[in-house]
This record gives sequence, structure tokens and C-alpha cells, in this order.
Amino acid sequence: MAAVMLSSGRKLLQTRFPRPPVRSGSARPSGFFAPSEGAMLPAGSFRDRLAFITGGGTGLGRAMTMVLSQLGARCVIASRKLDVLQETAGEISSQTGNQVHALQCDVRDPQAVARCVDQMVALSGLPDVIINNAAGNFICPTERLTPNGWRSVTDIVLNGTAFVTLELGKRLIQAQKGASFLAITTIYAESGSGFVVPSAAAKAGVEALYKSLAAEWGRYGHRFNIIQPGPIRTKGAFSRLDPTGTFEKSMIDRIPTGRLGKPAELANLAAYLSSDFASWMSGAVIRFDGGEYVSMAGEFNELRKVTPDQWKMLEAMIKGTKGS
Ligand SMILES: CCCCC/C=C\C=C\C(=O)SCCNC(=O)CCNC(=O)[C@H](O)C(C)(C)COP(=O)(O)OP(=O)(O)OC[C@H]1O[C@@H](n2cnc3c(N)ncnc32)[C@H](O)[C@@H]1OP(=O)(O)O
Ligand SMILES: NC(=O)C1=CN([C@@H]2O[C@H](COP(=O)(O)OP(=O)(O)OC[C@H]3O[C@@H](n4cnc5c(N)ncnc54)[C@H](OP(=O)(O)O)[C@@H]3O)[C@@H](O)[C@H]2O)C=CC1
Repeated sequence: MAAVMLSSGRKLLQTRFPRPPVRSGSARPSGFFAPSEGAMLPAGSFRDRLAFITGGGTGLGRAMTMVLSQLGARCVIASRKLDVLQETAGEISSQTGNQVHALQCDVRDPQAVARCVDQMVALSGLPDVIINNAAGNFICPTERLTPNGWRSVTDIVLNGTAFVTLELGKRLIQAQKGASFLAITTIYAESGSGFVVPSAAAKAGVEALYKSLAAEWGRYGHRFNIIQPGPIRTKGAFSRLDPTGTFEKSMIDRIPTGRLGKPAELANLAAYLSSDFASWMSGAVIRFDGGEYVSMAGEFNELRKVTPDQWKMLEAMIKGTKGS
């Protein structure tokens, strides 16, 4: 007896299907969607530009810093761990030949953010590109969450993004300088998600902040865009969200492109959105997830499991039904 389960948990059919044929050598979807990881934009696209990237020492922030630096930007990366930042800055600038400065900054503290911006201005001036990428997250049943656990995530994600954006926005307005602001959120900023509730709430807040400022601060020459990445392997994310490695296979199985994203793919999209090629783009929310979100959302998507023989039988059953 075989049943086709809908994502709602209801059974669509309960009928006797022939055993599905054993398929040998069938291609995985990832075979069609090999990543391209080199810098996408023309060389020099960020020449004479300064980029400020929070959380630029690790993971996706590091990848975005690398591509912007390859394309000619001077970069300033900022987070709590100065040693990590300095190592990344040294590695990237020695590869690209462009300056990367490391500044210690805890984005939860507005005064620390102001001091960091002072240091950046003294070193290189005000930035043309701002990427709010720093985040904190962990899986936790919400009934186990303490007020401090809630605060630790929402302070980094929502307040941190707001403090950086306000500090830089005000100074840029004062200096009459335009800039591109980009925030890295997540696909569940839109849907919400259990077990990462502070992150879901804070990322949704970041999206509201950026969409609002896209409308309000266009008159000052500021663009605001958002990328919602799906799963991309980084130590920071996977150690806190899949510490045993148990969920990875089910994540890949539901992604129509059959693989995780790569940091360099995300970095190319971030570079495009931050570049002059995207100067007409503001208030955009770009989902970048290999199709995972729509795959999880569609009521009938589990029908991917139905084999061609089973489809023949289903079609015959449907066509054989007369009346309602
Ligand atoms: C595989 C998934 C792929 C898809 C991914 C989708 C979205 C991803 C979104 C992301 O944001 S990934 C980025 C993840 N990176 C990070 O989180 C890096 C930075 N994180 C941290 O520094 C820490 O994890 C933390 C906890 C966010 C902040 O560190 P710190 O300020 O040092 O906090 P404390 O360790 O002092 O803890 C504060 C507070 O929080 C409680 N807590 C911490 N971890 C847990 C946990 N796992 N479960 C429950 N509670 C936790 C801790 O107990 C403290 O509360 P108290 O009440 O005890 O004081
Ligand atoms: N990887 C993934 O699958 C996905 C990631 N994302 C998002 O991508 C972004 C990058 O995540 P990822 O690279 O995976 O993870 P990482 O953990 O590598 O990046 C998080 C960065 O935030 C910095 N950070 C944390 N707290 C603070 C703070 N208080 N002040 C300043 N900086 C801070 C960390 O540096 P330090 O510890 O030195 O402070 C770290 O560099 C995040 O916004 C995340 O939400 C979204 C969806 C999927």
C-alpha cells in the first residue's frame, strides 16, 4: 500500500501502487546546477569604492569581502573578534592587492558602532557600500529560551543592524554622500520558523527597516536591498543550527537544485546589488536559496516522489471518475 503525503500531513491517495522501478545512474539535480565561483562583475567595478562589512571575518561576510576586494574595493571589516578579522584581512589583501582594514566592533553597542565609524573615517572616509551581515542564532525550543537568550540574538541582528545603519546613514546624509546598504536576512524572515524564533523575529524586523528606509532615504542617494539566503555551509551557521549534521540531507533533498549554496555565489549577488549596475534597484528582497522556499511551501510538491508508472495509474483513476 502506498500513500502520497501532502506537506500538510494529509494523505492524498491510499492505493496499491506497483513497486517503483529501480533507477540506476539517474542524475541528481545538482548535476544541472554546478556553481560558478569566480568574480562575476568586470574587474575594477569597485575601484575607488570603500565597503564596510559587518561580520566580514568569517563565513559569508568573508566571501563578500573577498569578491569586493577582488573587484577593486577597499574594505573595512568589523566584528567582535579582532584576531579573526586581522587574519582574514591579511589573507584577502595579500591575494587581491587591495587594502582590507580590521576594526573591532560589537554592533549591539551603539557607542562602539560610533567609535568604529570614527576609526573608519579617519582611515579611509565614509563608505560607498554597507553590508549588514553580522548575526547570531541557535536552534532552541522556544519554551527553553531565557530572556537573555532572546536578547543575545535580537540585539545582534535587529538592534545591531539598526545601530550601524543609523550611524552611517546620518553621517552620509550630513556629508551628502550616496551609498548602497545591503542586509543579509534569511528565507524564514518571510515565513517565520519554529526553533529559531528570535532570529526569525529579528530578521523580519531588519527587512521592515530596510524596506522602510528604501522609501524614506532614496532622496539622500541611499539604496537599501535585502538578500535572503538559503542554506550555505559555514562553520558559524551549521555549528549552531545543525550541530549533529542530521538535518543536512533532508535540507538538500528538498532543494530543487539538489545542493547547498556556495559562499562565492552569494558574494557575487551581493556584489551586483552593491554595484552601480544595480543603481535602479532599491527596496528589493532577493530570495537566493536554490528553490528551497517554494519547495517547502507548495501543497502538492511531495508528488515529486510519484513514479511514471504511478502517474499512469493516477491519470487513469482521475479520468475514470465521472461526476462529483
Ligand atoms: C544549517 C542551517 C542552514 C540555514 C541557515 C539559516 C539561517 C541562518 C541564520 C544565521 O544567523 S546563521 C549565523 C550563525 N552565527 C552565529 O550565531 C555567530 C555568532 N553567535 C554567537 O556569538 C553566539 O551563538 C550567541 C549566543 C548568539 C551570542 O554569543 P554571546 O553573546 O557570547 O552569548 P552567550 O553565550 O553569553 O549566551 C547568551 C544567552 O543565550 C543563551 N544561549 C546561547 N546558546 C544557546 C543555545 N544553544 N540554546 C539555548 N540558549 C542559548 C545563553 O544561555 C545565554 O542566556 P542565559 O540566560 O543563560 O544568560
Ligand atoms: N550560512 C547560512 O546558511 C545562512 C546565513 N545567513 C546569514 O548570513 C550571515 C552570515 O552568516 P554566516 O557567515 O553563515 O555565519 P558566521 O557565524 O560566520 O557569521 C556571523 C558573523 O557575525 C559576527 N558577529 C556576531 N555577533 C556580533 C556582534 N555582536 N558584533 C559584531 N559582529 C558580530 C561574527 O563575528 P564575531 O564573532 O567576530 O563577532 C561573524 O563574523 C548572517 O546574517 C546569517 O544570518 C542567512 C541564511 C543562511
